[in-house]
Amino acid sequence: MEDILVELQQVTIAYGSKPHDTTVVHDVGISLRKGSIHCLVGESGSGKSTLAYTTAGLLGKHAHIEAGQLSFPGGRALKLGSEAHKSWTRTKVGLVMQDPLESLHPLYRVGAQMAEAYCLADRTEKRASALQKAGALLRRMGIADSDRVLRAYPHELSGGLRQRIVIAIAIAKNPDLLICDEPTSALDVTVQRQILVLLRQIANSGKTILLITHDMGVVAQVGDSVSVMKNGSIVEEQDVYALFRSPLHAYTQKLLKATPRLDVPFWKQEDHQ
Ligand SMILES: Nc1ncnc2c1ncn2[C@@H]1O[C@H](COP(=O)(O)OP(=O)(O)OP(=O)(O)O)[C@@H](O)[C@H]1O
Repeated sequence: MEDILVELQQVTIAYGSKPHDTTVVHDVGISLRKGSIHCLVGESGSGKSTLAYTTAGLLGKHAHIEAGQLSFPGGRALKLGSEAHKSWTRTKVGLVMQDPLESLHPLYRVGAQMAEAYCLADRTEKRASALQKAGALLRRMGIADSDRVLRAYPHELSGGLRQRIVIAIAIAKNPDLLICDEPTSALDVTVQRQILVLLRQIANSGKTILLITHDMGVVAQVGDSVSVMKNGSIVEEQDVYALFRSPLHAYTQKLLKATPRLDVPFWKQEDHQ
């Protein structure tokens, strides 16, 4: 229990209003370990984003939380959707979405947006020192020409660099939990790898990552543990190695069958699994 950051328990979420509402997340529980990457996989519409955004304290206005709590080691628990939960997310949770252009303001330089993140996290922070911290963070992330990047507008940067900036902004407030919703789906394969390496470094530095993806290849590359979601329920939760070695649920087996392999020609892959 000591290495658990937080547990999501009995989460049930619906869209619409009663009696015509539709439950899209049913009694879901997930344990998130400190310093690890927990992947949430499943087909489109299975409820991954709804669960992730609820955890991040951002729920669409047509959604309502029917039940659920966040439980911390030592017995503290926060009811999902409560003010205490929202206040926890403001300081302890960072969010990275699929399209970095949606997260970045097009009219402000990267430096200003990063500095703002530091100043929001610490109201006593001065802008000049926030900018210095932003530059130092970019260099730690392997971005050597940090001065140029800080002066740039988002549209002047590549997609991969923009996503790294979004991740930098998310971790500027030093959150315990980073929730990443398909952070590599909009990027080409070589850039995807850079982002996954960065996420691994962030987890190794002690942060917990909840990574939403529909790509079992991403799970294999960076995941430590994984929950498989289908029709709003978790059908299987395992360590990544165990899941790939012996998937228990028929749906997980199907997901793995759909993952391309290099050792078998694709037209024969069904026969070889
Ligand atoms: N604002 C909304 N109003 C009504 N239903 C919604 C709304 N947003 C999502 N849904 C429904 O909730 C279900 C879960 O959607 P959600 O986006 O959480 O799934 P997902 O697994 O993240 O899918 P994807 O991978 O395509 O993003 C789907 O049936 C979807 O149609």
